[in-house]
Amino acid sequence: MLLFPNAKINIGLEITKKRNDGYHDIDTIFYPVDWHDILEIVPSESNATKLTVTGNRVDCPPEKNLVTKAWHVLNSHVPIPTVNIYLHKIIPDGAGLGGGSSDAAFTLRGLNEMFQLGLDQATLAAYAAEIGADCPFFIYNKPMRATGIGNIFTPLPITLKQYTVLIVKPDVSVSTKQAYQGVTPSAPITSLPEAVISLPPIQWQNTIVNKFEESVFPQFPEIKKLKQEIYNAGACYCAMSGSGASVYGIFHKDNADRMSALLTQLPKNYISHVSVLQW
Ligand SMILES: C[C@@](CO)(OP(=O)(O)O)[C@H](O)COP(=O)(O)OP(=O)(O)OC[C@H]1O[C@@H](n2ccc(N)nc2=O)[C@H](O)[C@@H]1O
Ligand SMILES: Nc1ncnc2c1ncn2[C@@H]1O[C@H](COP(=O)(O)OP(=O)(O)O)[C@@H](O)[C@H]1O
Repeated sequence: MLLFPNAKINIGLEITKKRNDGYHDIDTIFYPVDWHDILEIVPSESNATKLTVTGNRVDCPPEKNLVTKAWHVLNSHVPIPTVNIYLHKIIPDGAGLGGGSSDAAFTLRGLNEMFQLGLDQATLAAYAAEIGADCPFFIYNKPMRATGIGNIFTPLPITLKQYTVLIVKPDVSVSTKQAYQGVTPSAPITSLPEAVISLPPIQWQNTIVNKFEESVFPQFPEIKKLKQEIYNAGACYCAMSGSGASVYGIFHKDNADRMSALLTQLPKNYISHVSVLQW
């Protein structure tokens, strides 16, 4: 079985409260984008599940990979046969794009289908929550407002199909845990879903904020500079995704030439992707 786990971007990210369990309550909009890893799951004759990773380097061994964790989490609820899994990493990690979480969620989805377990989305999302806060989103994988620790969802009727979204990952990685530690939670100034639904992206700049930028930009000035460069190239709206380090720009399609010019000027060790959106 071949699967293509996709990345997400966060449109706005408020951090409203530090909880007693060490996690934070957030308010954000998850938006799926078409930057994909490649995941293959095949039946195994062996008595152990094995993961082989190729492509971009992942800074943890296969047994700690979230894909392996997904197999174990599912197997702890519903015993399943062992499998061989091949993961080709394309989505950069430490990027705020949720690549690892998506790989894990697609593993749950793939195993559910492969072994005809008949688990519904709510059950898969509950298992995904045992893997990581971002993980349940990728079970649903459509534009959603997320609250709680990022696991309480309301579908959002928005589309960016008429725009082009550029995502750039500079040559730095941000630890999600450390990024949360650097933030002082505060009440949101505006209602995020209302603003996103009622205003066009050109009017989001001073209204829809990613709270992590406050703490991450002073530590990584190159991310702040990149955001300014994307605005200078004509983006309607630009922000860091999640806890960083990637930055995305939403461009009118008629500004595609300026966006392409920016791509040729970026440092060679920056990774970029131009998305064709499904939503
Ligand atoms: C910041 C966000 C925004 O979408 O995404 P990324 O930038 O990582 O993609 C998410 O909240 C990241 O979710 P995820 O990366 O799955 O987090 P986890 O692995 O569960 O947690 C990593 C660490 O982040 C902190 N954490 C995570 C989520 C949350 N709501 N509050 C937290 O304080 C905790 O310290 C935790 O130990
Ligand atoms: N399949 C995977 N892909 C990427 N990273 C993984 C994976 N499994 C475990 N990880 C670990 O999770 C960390 C965060 O990965 P990821 O979710 O892709 O980034 P982010 O939290 O920035 O969205 C990585 O630094 C890596 O150590």
